[in-house]
Amino acid sequence: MILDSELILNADGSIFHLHLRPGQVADTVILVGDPKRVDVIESLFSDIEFKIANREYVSMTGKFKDKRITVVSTGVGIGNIDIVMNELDALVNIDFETREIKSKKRKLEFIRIGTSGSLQKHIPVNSYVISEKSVGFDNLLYFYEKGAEVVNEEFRRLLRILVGGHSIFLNPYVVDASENLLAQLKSAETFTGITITAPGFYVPQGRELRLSKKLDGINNKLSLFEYHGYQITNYEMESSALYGLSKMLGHDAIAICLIIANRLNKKANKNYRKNVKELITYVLHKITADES
Ligand SMILES: O=P(O)(O)O[C@H]1O[C@H](CO)[C@@H](O)[C@H]1O
Ligand SMILES: O=c1cc[nH]c(=O)[nH]1
Repeated sequence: MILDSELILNADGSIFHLHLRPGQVADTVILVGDPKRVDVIESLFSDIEFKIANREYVSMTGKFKDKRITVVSTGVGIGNIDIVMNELDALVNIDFETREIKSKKRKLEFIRIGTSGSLQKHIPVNSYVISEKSVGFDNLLYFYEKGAEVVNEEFRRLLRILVGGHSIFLNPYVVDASENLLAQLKSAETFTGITITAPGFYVPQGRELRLSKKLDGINNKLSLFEYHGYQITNYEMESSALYGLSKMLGHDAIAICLIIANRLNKKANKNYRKNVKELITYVLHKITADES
């Protein structure tokens, strides 16, 4: 039995941060960073069942074509992904009455729609990039007993050599996207590659305002790295944790991002909201291609 202090439920029976109750989560879950992106998706949905907001977490379930989909905003960073993934999994795989783990598990599909910075000159601003693999420059996965089991060990060792010797990069981890979701989203309109999930937006991604980075030329080094034909394509701040937690919990996950800055060409799109809506529409059509 999972105690009150570990699985905290609110007075109305909803889970601590998300304020959702069992039964409200669809098999397909879209995760977005910006809570306002939930409103954009709402405008494209029919049959909205509910919309609930607490802190940066805005959640909604509705339908696109005939497919029931839940949307949750995660805010920024891997700490939020740890909360959102554990709570969404608990909502479907723990009995809130008995506080026992269910014997029959539900498998969810997670699709993150985000924004990102490109690390390749040939991937310009406004491109769509799917993270075929995601590299965590945070340490989250190593807190979990099963963390090492879902990491691509050969790739991890190579990356450690690339960034190694620098205590700030403790131990990068590498996790693959769901092959099934990759096949659904990939097209001539998308790039695929390796995404670096950074534990910050500024110096951890090589951006210097008043504080300088410890490592010179890290972005160039990353952009030149290759592993079995894969290149490091982009930076964002959530996908490694999403992939790692999904694998450990038995769910499928993928991240697709709009490039809003090219770090090598020094270009940025500040008015990217229209392009994010187009990416959302792209994803919704791809994941409902079989629906009537
Ligand atoms: O557009 P979202 O989904 O928030 O994603 C990216 O944008 C935020 C930083 O501006 C980080 O969360 C990063 O991962
Ligand atoms: O450069 C960027 C752009 C969006 N999000 C990031 O994390 N980095």
